Amino acid sequence: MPESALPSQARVVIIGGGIMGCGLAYHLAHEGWTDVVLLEKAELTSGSTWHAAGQITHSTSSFALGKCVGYNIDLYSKVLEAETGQSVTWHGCGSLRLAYTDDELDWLHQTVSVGKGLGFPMEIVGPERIRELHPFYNLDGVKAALHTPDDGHVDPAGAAFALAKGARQLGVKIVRRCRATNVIQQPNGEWLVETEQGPIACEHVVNAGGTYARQVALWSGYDLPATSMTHHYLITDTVPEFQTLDHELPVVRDDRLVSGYIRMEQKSGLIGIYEKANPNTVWENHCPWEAENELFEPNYDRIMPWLENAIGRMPILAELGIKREVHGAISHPPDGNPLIGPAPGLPNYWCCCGTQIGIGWGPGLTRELARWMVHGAAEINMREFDPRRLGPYADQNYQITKAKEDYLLRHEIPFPHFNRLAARPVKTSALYATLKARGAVHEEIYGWERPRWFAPQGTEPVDIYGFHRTGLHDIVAAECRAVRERAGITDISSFAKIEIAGKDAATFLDGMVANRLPTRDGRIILTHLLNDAGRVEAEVTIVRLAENWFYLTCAAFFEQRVMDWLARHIPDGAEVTLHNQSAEYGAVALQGPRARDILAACTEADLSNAAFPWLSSQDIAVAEQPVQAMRLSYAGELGWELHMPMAHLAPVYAELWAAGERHGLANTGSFAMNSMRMEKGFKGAGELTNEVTLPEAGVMRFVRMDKCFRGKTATETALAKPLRWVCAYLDVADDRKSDGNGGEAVLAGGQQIGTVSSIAFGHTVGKLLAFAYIKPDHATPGTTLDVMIMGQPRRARVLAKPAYDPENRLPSGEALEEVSV
Ligand SMILES: NCCCC(=O)O
Repeated sequence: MPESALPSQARVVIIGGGIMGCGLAYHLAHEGWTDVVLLEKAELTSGSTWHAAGQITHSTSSFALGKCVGYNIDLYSKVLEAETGQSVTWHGCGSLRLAYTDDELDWLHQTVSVGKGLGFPMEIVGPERIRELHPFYNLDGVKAALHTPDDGHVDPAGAAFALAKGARQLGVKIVRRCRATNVIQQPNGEWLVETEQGPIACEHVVNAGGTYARQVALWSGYDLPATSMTHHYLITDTVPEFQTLDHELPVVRDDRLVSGYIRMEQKSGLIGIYEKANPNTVWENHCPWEAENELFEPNYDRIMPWLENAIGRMPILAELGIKREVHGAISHPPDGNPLIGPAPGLPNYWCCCGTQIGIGWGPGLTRELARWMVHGAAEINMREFDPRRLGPYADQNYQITKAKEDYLLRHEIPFPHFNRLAARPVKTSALYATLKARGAVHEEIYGWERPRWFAPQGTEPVDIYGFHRTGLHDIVAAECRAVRERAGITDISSFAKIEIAGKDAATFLDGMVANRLPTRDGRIILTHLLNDAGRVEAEVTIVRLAENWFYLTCAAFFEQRVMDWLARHIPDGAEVTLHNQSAEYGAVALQGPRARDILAACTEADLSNAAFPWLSSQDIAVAEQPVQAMRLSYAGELGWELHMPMAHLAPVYAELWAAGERHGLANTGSFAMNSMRMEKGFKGAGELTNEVTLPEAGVMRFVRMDKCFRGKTATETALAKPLRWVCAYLDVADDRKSDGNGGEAVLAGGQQIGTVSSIAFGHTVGKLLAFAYIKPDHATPGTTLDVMIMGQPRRARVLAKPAYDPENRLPSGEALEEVSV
């Protein structure tokens, strides 16, 4: 068959021949799948890849993205050209990210804390050193810079061609000038990709359509959340001062004044700008199929203030003409992170798109996607990238508004817990207005508005940002104190809530979870769904309502993921129905030593330990409304989660609030909840990820190895071998200034031995507490280690037991089994 001929069948069809499609083809082939066809409607790279500026930097405070970036720099600078013979034109010029303010400097320190854990060469340098590295940059007002000497840039087309060539060499078929016209799921589960050259059937279809990805996804009924934004960079005429330079200057990222980057392009200057006002979307409804190597007229009005600043910073560019104007379309998802992983609700339909920094991020992301497709699990935590983090609430209006917001934030400081406010609210519980009126500051989780903290009287309910402790510290402390000493009520309506029923429901569900299902009605378990690699798909709580009737709850983020995972594994012919009740049901958590007194004032039910034990659930009436009361507490207190149809939530809350007033009931948010679960040693979404097995996570007490369950073989294998890492619980020295942010390096004797997965101040115990995945040799309780916080090593000690209530005895004296929910 000629190279250009389209086969009728392939294991994988990739739609789109940019850096993402080519990267995936290359990595699938390297992982052993070579029956792969890549379709490109025009020429490879002719969408967005060809006009990329092509830079890549180690400067990221995302640990997961950092892993990809580190891989990419090695690939571009050392591997790809040697392997394929195709030049990628690597320029290893390094980068400088400038800081003008204390907050910007803090950001750089945080980046170093993460980068150290990834082994990245990076240091913070002062103006003198910056001047040595870049004598042409006006440093007025610059405090320092992050110098990342191994950064660089590539020829974007060369990089994509090299990946394509590497893929071809291993047997992948690349068909150019062949436009996909439809993607249809067949009754047998296969996909049929219709093209200009005829149909091709495949087991897996991948949408690597770049700016076309949304319209490609719409063929299959998926409103893929991404919008094309246009971005400018300009190339000047030759710079006389560069003519005699014998080396290339580092790329400068000046977030404050330029909102972009300035570098050398051969002997010219290159200035890229992410304007901080009036960002421009394009092709909102339709990206023209005939568009090919398309650029737009530059709009100098839009970028002028930052362009003027750029010239002010690099006066040697001031008198030069512009020889090339690049104003092209780039795909932005609502939160700025790429869409890498399964499409929601569409088995074997994968997203490999939404990548605004395709050259910098792409190959590493596509390697992970290839691993996910071939082996059932990626090697890195894909939470930030999983397309199922965004649900159907992310309609086109939302997408556009959020993409603009993301564009505007591209060169803003990524403060910890930064709250993106555009296009909200989209999903609210019945308590939203009431809690807002009582000072709630909400955050968005899977579209839901969830209270994160409550502003006390006299405090403005507006987020307070900083890498160091802010006024929030004392506010959250007061919420924790309320729960530990009296009672707190928290709106947890964002939880995913799924009913599983049918005559085969128990058999099915028991085979899907690592713990044993409850054998009695009204009992609750905490358990984990595992993939075949034995890695964690999700942590869930399951209530047995009746013999073949279950109620599953989990963190909002997992809603679609769990629905898809369960749906996909229901055996043919089995009688199992899944009903996603997440939107129909609301819930509050009432917890603290007074929780029983408060709830008792609102119900006739017997709430005594004997009648209503820990990890049990009952249908009770509260405020005359039917409520499913589950005796659980993520704070490790006496407490109940009360689940009910959303319409009942407001009256139930009102009655609990009225009854709670004399007990000192407080509204509490997710920040307090996180602090309390950390001091109780309960693991959460940061610990239980697709990166780890249950033995590594240290949650084997929730596993029954004497039963069959999905992922058991891999769990046995994990148990039989030395563990790669284990989840350690750390007491980190408190400097009373900064509490970390996650992703920080953990060191032993100066050597990196792990990474922080969660870190928070435990207000009851007065300790800074962390979970970290570290090498097992260092995890013995009592071992001292260092955690890098704000660029400085901080002494830490491995703890054996929870910092709060280590013997699991509530203040009331009741025994509490260890649990996390
Ligand atoms: N236009 C993407 C450039 C990204 C960067 O190098 O900062």
